[in-house]
Formats: sequence, C-alpha cells, structure tokens
Amino acid sequence: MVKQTIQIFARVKPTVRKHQQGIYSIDEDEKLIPTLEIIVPRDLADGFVNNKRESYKFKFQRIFDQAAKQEAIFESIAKPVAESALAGYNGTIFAYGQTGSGKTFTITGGAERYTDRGIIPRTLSYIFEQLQKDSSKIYTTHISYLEIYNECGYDLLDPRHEASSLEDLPKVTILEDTDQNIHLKNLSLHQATTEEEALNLLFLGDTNRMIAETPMNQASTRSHCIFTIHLSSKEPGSATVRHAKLHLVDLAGSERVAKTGVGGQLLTEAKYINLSLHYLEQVIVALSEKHRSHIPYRNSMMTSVLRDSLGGNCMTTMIATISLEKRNVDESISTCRFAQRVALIKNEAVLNEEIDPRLVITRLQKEIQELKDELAIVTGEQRTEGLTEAELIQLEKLITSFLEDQDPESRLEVGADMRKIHHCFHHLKKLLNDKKILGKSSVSSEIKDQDQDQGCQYPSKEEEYKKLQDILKQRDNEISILSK
Ligand SMILES: Nc1ncnc2c1ncn2[C@@H]1O[C@H](COP(=O)(O)OP(=O)(O)OP(=O)(O)O)[C@@H](O)[C@H]1O
Repeated sequence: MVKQTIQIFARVKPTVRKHQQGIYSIDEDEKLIPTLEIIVPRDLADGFVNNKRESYKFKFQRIFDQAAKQEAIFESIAKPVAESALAGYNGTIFAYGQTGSGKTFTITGGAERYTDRGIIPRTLSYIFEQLQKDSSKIYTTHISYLEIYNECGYDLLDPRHEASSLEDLPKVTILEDTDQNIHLKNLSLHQATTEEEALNLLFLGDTNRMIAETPMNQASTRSHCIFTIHLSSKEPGSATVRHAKLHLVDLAGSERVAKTGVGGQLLTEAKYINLSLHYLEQVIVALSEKHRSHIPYRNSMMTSVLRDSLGGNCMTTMIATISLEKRNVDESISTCRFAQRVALIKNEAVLNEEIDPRLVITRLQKEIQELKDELAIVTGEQRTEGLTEAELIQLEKLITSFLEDQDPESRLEVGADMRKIHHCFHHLKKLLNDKKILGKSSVSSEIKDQDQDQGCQYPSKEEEYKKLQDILKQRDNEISILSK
C-alpha cells in the first residue's frame, strides 16, 4: 500500500504581454518547497479581491513558469503516475483552473505543433513503449472517454459519427453495486493494442467532443472530460491479474458565475458546472477535515466517477493552471487556495491484484483431467470413448517430433491415458511397416535372398553345432599328440 497526499503542481500560462512584472514571483529555494507569490496590484486590491492583503503565498510540489515545455510537464508530472499504473496502481491527473488558463493545452495539448502534444498522447506513447519492452508479462489496454455536461455523462467514443450535438451521443449513467462500487453504464471500453490505435481513439473522442460543441455549449469550457486508460497485466501461466485505471481529467473552467455575469442557457450551464465544482470542493473540504465520516461523493456525477481518486485507492495529482494576467488575479488566487486544500487529502493506493476465476477454472480443469488419467491407470479403469480427431492429430505430431529429436534422453509424454499410449504403439508399428523403414531393415534379408539365388547354402544350427564339435575333437587329438 502506498500512502500519499494528493500531489499539487502549478503551471503558469504564458501571458500575451511578455512582461507581467510585479504580479507574481516564484521562489524555488524557500526551505526547498517551491512557493508562488501572487502580488495583487494596488488598483485591484480594493476591487475584485476585496481584501487588504497585497501578497499571497502558495506552496506547490513544483511550479512551472511560462516557458515550461510540454515535455517537462510530462516528465515531472505524468511519467511517475504512468509508471505506477504500469505497476498496478490507480492514478489520476486532473487539471483545474479558470477558462483559458491552459487545462486542455496541458492535458490534451495544442494541435498546431507536434511538440505541443499534451499529457494524454505522451502518456499513451510512454505506456506502449514500456509494454513493448517488457516481455515478462501479458498486458491488455482499454480506453474509455467520458464527457460530463450538466450532470449527464456522454460516451465520446461512440464510433457512429452521427452526433451533431452532445445529446446524440450515448448517455452514460452511474450504477452502484452492493459493495458501493461505481459502474458506468453505457460507457464503451475499446481495446488498443498499439499506440496508434489508442491515439485514434483519442482523436475520435476529441472529434465527437468538437462536433457536439455549439456556440452555446463550448464543450471544453463547460464540461468535464475524463480520458481513462485501463491497464491489466499478468505473468504467463499465472491466474493473478493486476488492474489499474489511469484517469486523465480536463475539468470545466473554475470561474465563478457571479463574475461571468451570464444569463439564460449559459447561466444554467454555469450553475451546473459551478455546482459540480462546488461539490468537488465540498468533497475536498470534507476529506481534508479530520474525523469526517460522511464524504458527499454522491452529490454529483463527477465526484462519483472520481471517488477513488479523491481520498481513495489512487495516486492523484492536480495541476493548477494559472493565468496571471492582471484581470485574472482573483481567479488565480482561488485556484491556488483550492490546490492548498487538495494537498491535504491523503490517498491510500493499493496494488489491484486479483485472481481471474476463468484462468483458475481452466487450470483446475486441466488438473482434474490429469488426476482422472492417473486414477484410471491405478485402478485399471480405463476410458473407453474414442480419441477425438484433434487428439489424434496432436498425438501424431508428438510422435513425429519424438522420432526426429536427436536427444537420446527425449521422452514421448502422452499422459496417463491408456487410449493414447495404445495409439502411440499402433502409430509406431505403422511407421515401422512403412516402406521406408522396411526398406532399411530388410537389407540383410535381401542380401541373403541374393546369395541363395547364386547357389550359396547357409548352414543350419545343427550343422554348425556338429562342425564345432568336430573342431573341438580335432584340437583334443592335437593336444594329446603334442603332450606325448
Ligand atoms: N502553456 C501554454 N503554452 C502555449 N499556449 C498555451 C499554453 N496554455 C494555454 N495555451 C493556449 O491558450 C489557449 C487556451 O488554453 P486552453 O484551451 O488549454 O484553456 P482551458 O483552460 O482548457 O480553457 P477551457 O476551460 O475553455 O477549456 C489555447 O489557445 C492554448 O493553446
């Protein structure tokens, strides 16, 4: 078991104006815990952030400044989580921040340049590279991609390409079993055997997400997206299987409704988004308080789906995306505050190992068969039904490879089944009678036949015996003459 608090990282989005001096500073040396200091400009101090303080300090595991490359983000944040998932631990990486602060850029990446690839494609690439290297295990990878919009779940991997709005996609609902495990009904799981197949699924999901996006529903801003890599592994011949889920989550914009000042449909959306992020906050507050027995996971779909990631069996990482333009200072401060609370949550990740009942059944069936065979030999009770066509072919293959094997120690292993043993003897006899073998073994009789044709006579056993007796008698006579 690995006990760990949720790891928090901050990423500052590049500003349009190159020098946003005086708004923030990063101190990497302060007792070795990196600190982000946000300085509220004087003209804002009495405004949005209605507070006398001018400077706010927040601690993070690491802070990535504007120039940070996608590669560095992957190496420091996502790679360790992917490694744990490969070892059998659940993992979650979620990006949290206001609209436009770089959540999608960080999680999925930018479309313009290859180097802008985000955490999802890089993680897929890394995972498949590792799977290729490790031949000691058999791995299976499945992908699912869920979008949550206004408290409804949608399957983004619907392959029909018929969705013109989000509502056309299959609706995903939550089911809870008696052990309080969450199941997502209608969320399709797709096997990916190569990086390319997995990337195609990501592309399909992002396309469905874009198609379903209307001006009123700018999906990336107003919905939560959860891309999940389901990994399972087992050693050849073993019935123990390890499972791990790796959630890569792009949350909706975290800005507050009051400030956005929207109306109508957008207000409804903002209310929902706000509500689900509010519920996320409630869960996080409840988890960070000691002795809280009830955690309100069930209040929203997102917290239900991410239940294990928050205070459960998971290694979780949060990336606070921050836009430090003057007008975004107050939102950035609330993002950082949220992150500080998240950092208090303790998770306990366990190795998700289980015995696959199907593999156990197959192994036991084989064992039963072997025991039955042995018992039949011991008791003399033999199986009488004929061997199947497949069994006969298999036996003949075994005989051929046994005969071809140059190793004098090689054995013909057919198990303790008398039917198979008999068949082997029959087959060997047939081979012996085969022309080729007969040809070799009849050489001596052919020579004998030829000699007889030429008038040669071979002595019988009696004649040979008499001849030897004569020689013995002759030798005795010779010895007695010599001794005189
Ligand atoms: N680190 C970065 N480097 C370069 N461009 C960035 C970076 N972060 C964000 N951007 C750009 O800023 C814009 C907004 O970013 P993005 O869409 O990722 O924000 P978001 O937080 O996901 O917003 P939303 O809540 O609307 O989904 C995009 O054009 C993106 O390419």
